[in-house]
This record gives sequence, structure tokens and C-alpha cells, in this order.
Amino acid sequence: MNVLEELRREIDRIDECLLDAVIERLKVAREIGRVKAQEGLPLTDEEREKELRERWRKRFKTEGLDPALADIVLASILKVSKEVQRGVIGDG
Ligand SMILES: C=C(O[C@@H]1C=C(C(=O)O)C=C[C@H]1O)C(=O)O
Repeated sequence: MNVLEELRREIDRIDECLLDAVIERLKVAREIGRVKAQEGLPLTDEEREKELRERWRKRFKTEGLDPALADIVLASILKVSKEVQRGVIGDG
């Protein structure tokens, strides 16, 4: 196996972990959506999203990555998370 193939195998392995984590996260988000629906709470919590953004930015920075990239990844996750919650809570 050449170096490129080896590295791609590594990416495939990591993607499996990412998929597991993303799916698990979405299932928890859906549960949160159900709780919010029961309690009449809004779908979006700006304060919580800010906390997450700060944590992600800090972690990217620590790993020598541009913190602006953390915003891009997290924004996609939040978008999908809220889409899943919308299925159980409606708009908000
Ligand atoms: C899951 C929640 O709902 C929304 C989605 C979030 C997320 O996916 O992390 C965070 C805040 C909320 O805007 C929550 O309130 O915790």
C-alpha cells in the first residue's frame, strides 16, 4: 500500500468515528427537541450556541488550527441538529 492509500484508510477509519459521533449527537438533539416541545421552549438557544462556539474555537486554536474553521464545522452541525429538532418541535 502506498502512502496515499494508507492515509486514505486512516481518513476512512476516522470518518467511521465521526459518523458514529454525529449520529449519536443528532439522536440526543432529537431528545432535547422532545423535551423542548413538552416544556414549550424555543428551538434555538443563542447563549448555549455561543458557549459551544467558544469551546470549539479554543480547541482549534490549541491544535494550531484557524479558529474561524471551527465556526464553519460547528455551524453545519448546529444547522443539522436544529433541522432534526424541527421534526419534533416545529419552528422556533
Ligand atoms: C440541542 C439544543 O438545541 C439547539 C442546538 C444546539 C446543539 O445542537 O448543540 C445548541 C443549542 C440550540 O440552539 C440545545 O438547546 O441544547
